[in-house]
Amino acid sequence: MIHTKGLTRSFRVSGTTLEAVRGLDIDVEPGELVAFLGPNGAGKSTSLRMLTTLLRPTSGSASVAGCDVVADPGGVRRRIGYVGQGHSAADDQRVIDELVTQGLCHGVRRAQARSRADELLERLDLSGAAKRVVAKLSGGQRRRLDIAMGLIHRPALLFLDEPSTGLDPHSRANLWEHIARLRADYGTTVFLTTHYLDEADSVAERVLVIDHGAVIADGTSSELKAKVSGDLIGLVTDSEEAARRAAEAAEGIPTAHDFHVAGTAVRLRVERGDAALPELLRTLDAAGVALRTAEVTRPTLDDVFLSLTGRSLREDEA
Ligand SMILES: Nc1ncnc2c1ncn2[C@@H]1O[C@H](COP(=O)(O)OP(=O)(O)OP(=O)(O)O)[C@@H](O)[C@H]1O
Repeated sequence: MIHTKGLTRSFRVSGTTLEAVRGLDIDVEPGELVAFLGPNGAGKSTSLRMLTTLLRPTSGSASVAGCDVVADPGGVRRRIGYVGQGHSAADDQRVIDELVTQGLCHGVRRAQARSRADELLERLDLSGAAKRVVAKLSGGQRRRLDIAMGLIHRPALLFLDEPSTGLDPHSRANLWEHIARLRADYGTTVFLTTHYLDEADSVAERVLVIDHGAVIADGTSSELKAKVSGDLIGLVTDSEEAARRAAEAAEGIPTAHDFHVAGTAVRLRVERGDAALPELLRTLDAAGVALRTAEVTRPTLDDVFLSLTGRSLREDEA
């Protein structure tokens, strides 16, 4: 559905060349839900704008929904839906009119545009808002209307650029439920960008991590997390002396590594936290080290990003 080879885009900024996207090689198969995850400025929007024919690549090639983005941009546009970061509906128009007009712009006949609009409004829980003026919708309703506008011509592939940014947690969860239902109903391939770690983790079947214009990891969330070297065990003791002794004693645990002592706390990594913790507790007990708390944490996508780049994605999270 999406195949790129060496896709690159540079910009001239104050006399120098900025490589916003550097040699992107990606393959997305029909029906996949793929999240493009990366910090601000990583190159997500620039990539999306090339894939949706809004921006011409500097070099490389991209085939989207079977059409080349440079040789046949019209073909790409007919086959995809694109929901950008801004809103697509005009404030002073009625919801149903905006949807039907969008359908007409895509060459859908009026009667069909009307029936598809009714169906999408129902699927997106907007039927009650059909005759309301767009400006009167809530943030979540407005975002769902954007998605309806992106689907009115029944594209095989839907691009969503930061679809949930600016929504409260309840509206975000609700939006994802709707997107999941639309996929189940229409089999649409979805390619989205996000910088919300939890969202990429829970929603996407596959995550492409992008940094400085290049994909640095590609896989399911579990696959990516499995590459981080193990679970984190955090111990809190009564004193700095006890923390040092705890770290020394823990060195005897097979697979334990990356020891870090800070004040009364100790952190270490092990291959499997659930298996190592009982043995660690017995070892510390035998060494006479009293613990206040012990906690096992599974790796997160942020740990994945941290292990790949040495930086935390959370620093950039909105
Ligand atoms: N039209 C442009 N002219 C000059 N530089 C640009 C232009 N568009 C993007 N850039 C630069 O290219 C880099 C990548 O930007 P891009 O918007 O693709 O990142 P992003 O990952 O989508 O970030 P965000 O999450 O903030 O939207 C940034 O350094 C940005 O400043």
